[in-house]
Amino acid sequence: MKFEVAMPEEGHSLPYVANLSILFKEVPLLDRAAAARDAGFTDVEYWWPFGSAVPAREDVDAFVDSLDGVRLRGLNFYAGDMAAGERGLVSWIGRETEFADSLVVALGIAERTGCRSFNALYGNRLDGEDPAKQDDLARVHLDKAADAAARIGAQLVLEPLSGADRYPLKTAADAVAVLDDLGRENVRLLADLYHLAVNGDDLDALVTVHTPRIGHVQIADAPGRHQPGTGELDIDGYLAKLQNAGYTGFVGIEYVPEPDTVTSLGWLPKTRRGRA
Ligand SMILES: O=C(O)C(=O)CO
Repeated sequence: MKFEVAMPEEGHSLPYVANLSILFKEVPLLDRAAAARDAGFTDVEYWWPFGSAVPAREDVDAFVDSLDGVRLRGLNFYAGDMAAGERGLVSWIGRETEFADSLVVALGIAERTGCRSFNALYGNRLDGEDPAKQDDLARVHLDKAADAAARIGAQLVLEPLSGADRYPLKTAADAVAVLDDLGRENVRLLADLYHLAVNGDDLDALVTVHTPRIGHVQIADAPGRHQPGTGELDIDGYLAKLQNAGYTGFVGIEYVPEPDTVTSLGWLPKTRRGRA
C-alpha cells in the first residue's frame, strides 16, 4: 500500500510591505500610497519622505493624509542627503540637532499612523573624526531613540548597507556588534538580503545565527537591485528559511523596478500583496 507523504509547504507566508521611496516612483511621493493600494498593497514603508529633518507642518499633514487606505509600517529617520551619498545621522558628529528633530517628527507621525518601526541609518565615517567618537555618539543617539520608541511600543532597526564605502555597517555581524554593545531589546537588525549579499555576507549564516535579532527584512535581487528573478538570489528560499527559523515580521519590497513598478510586480500575485 502506498501512502501520500505530506511534504512541507513550499515557499513562505510572510507579509509584504511596499517601500514607496523606491517603488511607484512613476508618480509623485504623495500619490504613491494610492498607487500601491490600487495595486493590492495594504502595508507600506518609506525612507524619510521630506527634504529636511524638520518639514513644514503642512508637509507632514499631506504625507499622513496620503496614506489613506494603507498602513504605514516603517519609516527611516532623516538620513541627510541620500542622493549625495549621505547615509544617516546616528553617528554624525555636528548634526545632533537634526537627528533629535527627526526623531520628534517621526514619533509624531507614529502617533498619527500607528507606525512602530524606524530605520536608524548609522551614518558614514567622517574625514578627520575618530571612528570611536562617532560610535560613542551613535550609542547616545540610539539609546535616546530606543527610550522614545519603547514608550510607544516601537522598535528601531539598524541596517547594513552596500554601495557606500564609508558606511561602517556592511554585514549582519557588524550591526549585531552594535546591538550587543547597546543591549536594548527594541533595537534590532534590518536584514536587507540585497545589501548583505552584495557585501558578500553569508545568508545561510544570517538565518541560522541572527534570525532572533532580526526586526525587519527587505528584498531585492542581486546583482542589480531589481525585482526577484532578475538576479541570482534565491529570495523565496531565504524568506522560507527565515520564517522556519522563527521570523514573523514584514518583508519590505525595496528594489529598483524594471521596466516600471506595475510590470515588475509580476513575480508577486495580487493576493499576496496585501493582508485581509
Ligand atoms: O540607502 C539604501 O539603499 C537603503 O536601503 C536605505 O534604507
